[in-house]
Amino acid sequence: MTAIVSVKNLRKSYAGGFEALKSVNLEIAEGEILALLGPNGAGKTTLISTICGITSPTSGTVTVGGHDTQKDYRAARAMIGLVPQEISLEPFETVRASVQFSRGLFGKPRDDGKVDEILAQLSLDDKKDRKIMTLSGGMKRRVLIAKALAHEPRVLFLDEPSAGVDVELRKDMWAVVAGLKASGVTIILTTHYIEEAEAIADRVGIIAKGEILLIQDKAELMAQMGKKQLRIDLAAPAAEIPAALAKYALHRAPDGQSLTYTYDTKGPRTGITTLLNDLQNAGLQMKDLQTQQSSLEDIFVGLVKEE
Ligand SMILES: Nc1ncnc2c1ncn2[C@@H]1O[C@H](COP(=O)(O)OP(=O)(O)OP(=O)(O)O)[C@@H](O)[C@H]1O
Repeated sequence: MTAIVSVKNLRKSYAGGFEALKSVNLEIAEGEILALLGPNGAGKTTLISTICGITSPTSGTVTVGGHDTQKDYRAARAMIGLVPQEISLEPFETVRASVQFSRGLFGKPRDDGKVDEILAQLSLDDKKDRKIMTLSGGMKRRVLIAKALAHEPRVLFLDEPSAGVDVELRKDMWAVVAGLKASGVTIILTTHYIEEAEAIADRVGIIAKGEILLIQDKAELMAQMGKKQLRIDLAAPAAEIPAALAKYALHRAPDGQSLTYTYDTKGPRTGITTLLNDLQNAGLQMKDLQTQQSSLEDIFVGLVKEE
């Protein structure tokens, strides 16, 4: 993997001592869409602002395109586009002037053709002469993205791109993100919508209390979602799992009242029939059976609760 962003042992303690990031390590591959999923206060915004060099880390390093964000801030920052969570736009400005202004902030020469290209990419071509105050919420979000792309960054950070927007607008945003990826931009987005991560990410990272608990290919996570669990309630508690059942890798509830078997729904056979036979042969009596499907949501909730 060629990493365009590399985060090493990143820690951030705020004044007062609160540890918002606890030794985060992260490599982001060029061209991927990484979704950082986490509950409120997990540290997502802190992580993004620290990677972008807006918040200084307590320790650790971040490089973007090989440039250290502390030692070589300008070069690193020039490679980054940041779309903030809050909409902050100049209401009386036209869309085009606003995007041109953002480009100028990075010392890029004026290039009307380039700005028009960016506006077209975000389907804002017919709005470029409109004053920002006349735009809908969805269009304003597109302007924010256009401004973040104005200096042609290679990495785009989107902080909660669809917080508080309706389902339709959210889907619209997903299409925009897919289009940006197709144009070669690496995208890191934070979200607390699991469905958003499912819909657009190549990789999913789960963050809670300042730590990355899991970071995995979405397809692999989906494969895990193909697993189901069979819970077997026993007539009498089992003190231990009989040796004859070891091959099923059962999970025994702490009170011994139930055993859980995890199986792959996509596999050629589930193994349930032989398990139930072996269970009987081992002298365990069943009282009830239940199955449940694990989802990304279960994985997420389970991990975050464990924390
Ligand atoms: N400037 C600050 N000073 C002190 N504590 C802060 C500061 N900024 C954030 N925090 C704390 O750090 C923790 C992480 O905040 P952060 O905004 O990074 O979380 P988040 O995952 O982005 O949450 P949300 O989804 O609500 O935006 C929170 O507990 C927050 O209260």
